[in-house]
Amino acid sequence: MRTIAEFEAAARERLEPAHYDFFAGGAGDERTLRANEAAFGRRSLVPRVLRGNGKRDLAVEIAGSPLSMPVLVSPTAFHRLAHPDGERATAEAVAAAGTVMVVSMAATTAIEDIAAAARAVAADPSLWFQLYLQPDLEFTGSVVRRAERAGVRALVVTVDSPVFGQRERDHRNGFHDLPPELAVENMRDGSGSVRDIEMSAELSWDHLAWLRETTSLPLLLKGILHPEDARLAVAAGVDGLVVSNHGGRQLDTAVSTLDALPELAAAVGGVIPLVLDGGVRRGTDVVKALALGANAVGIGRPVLWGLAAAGREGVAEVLARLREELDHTLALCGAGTPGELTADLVR
Ligand SMILES: Cc1cc2nc3c(=O)[nH]c(=O)nc-3n(C[C@H](O)[C@H](O)[C@H](O)COP(=O)(O)O)c2cc1C
Ligand SMILES: O=C(O)C(=O)c1ccccc1
Repeated sequence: MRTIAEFEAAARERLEPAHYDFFAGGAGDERTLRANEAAFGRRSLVPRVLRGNGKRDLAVEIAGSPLSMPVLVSPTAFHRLAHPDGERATAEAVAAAGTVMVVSMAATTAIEDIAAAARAVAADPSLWFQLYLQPDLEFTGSVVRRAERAGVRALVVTVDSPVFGQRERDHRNGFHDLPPELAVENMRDGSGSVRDIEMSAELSWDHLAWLRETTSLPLLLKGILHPEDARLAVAAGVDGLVVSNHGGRQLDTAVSTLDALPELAAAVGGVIPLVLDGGVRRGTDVVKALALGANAVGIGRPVLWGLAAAGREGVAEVLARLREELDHTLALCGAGTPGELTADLVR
């Protein structure tokens, strides 16, 4: 299997249909889900020639973490629904590839076990932890302490989910919860019982100020689409943004991330890094996002397809193919590093 589309087809054959739909689906009419990929399709590259870039270097640094390429793994829930090895397999593949895995708060493996798996394959792996701020701030604080102790390098606070998106495939399939043998292991409280992840529309910048006080880890906000929110995030002392519409799973008809990107890049003016996710499936997509102002991209579903199709090896293969495609695209565009990609290369 070479392309992400081929991995998706293989995953679809292996997965329970309701689980495939949970991974693949989006909110409402899935307009935003489609718009993310379509936005890359609407843009063309205008390559430069004779630039003398024989050796390319894909490495970047984001919020203090080194990445071997400007592609990280966005947080996705329930990896053990995709493959019995779950998040451990993902962590091994991502650590071996030298990039960042953002562990979902809804992971089906404890953060300590994910960290141990990553450390078994790389000396100094970078794991970030994604957080839904819980209305019970004391409990939120205990989850943050636990992630810190496990050695995570940054926190990614998802802010696009004041309520859970309406995913009609899940309603139709009656898929609402994990099977009883799986649990969201990072939501265990002191007594060992597992709490539900609560979405809260009460959250405000005050809660973020509380979090900023309670941890010295770099903080990124995930789910920013409005340039004014990007400015407020900078003012709040945030260390990076993930330009995201949650892969089209929250607000349907929300703007595609690539369309939102140029205004966000202008709003932050390079003061903090931008990671874009949503619809990245090819090396050419990565190049377009970087040229239009992202410092890196995130991939969500492609990792789940690799995992479901072939476990750790499948995730490794998805990352290797994207790396190869990205390197090849840089060469064809006349660029030697991600930093050389500028907006004039995109129409
Ligand atoms: C099955 C699935 C589960 C997800 N779970 C989470 C999550 O737990 N936390 C979160 O912040 N985002 C979650 N996301 C959103 C991803 O982090 C990311 O924004 C999105 O998948 C990117 O789009 P892509 O799948 O087109 O690459 C999830 C996405 C999918 C597809
Ligand atoms: O499915 C999702 O997109 C997601 O973010 C999530 C969050 C909590 C539990 C399960 C899924």
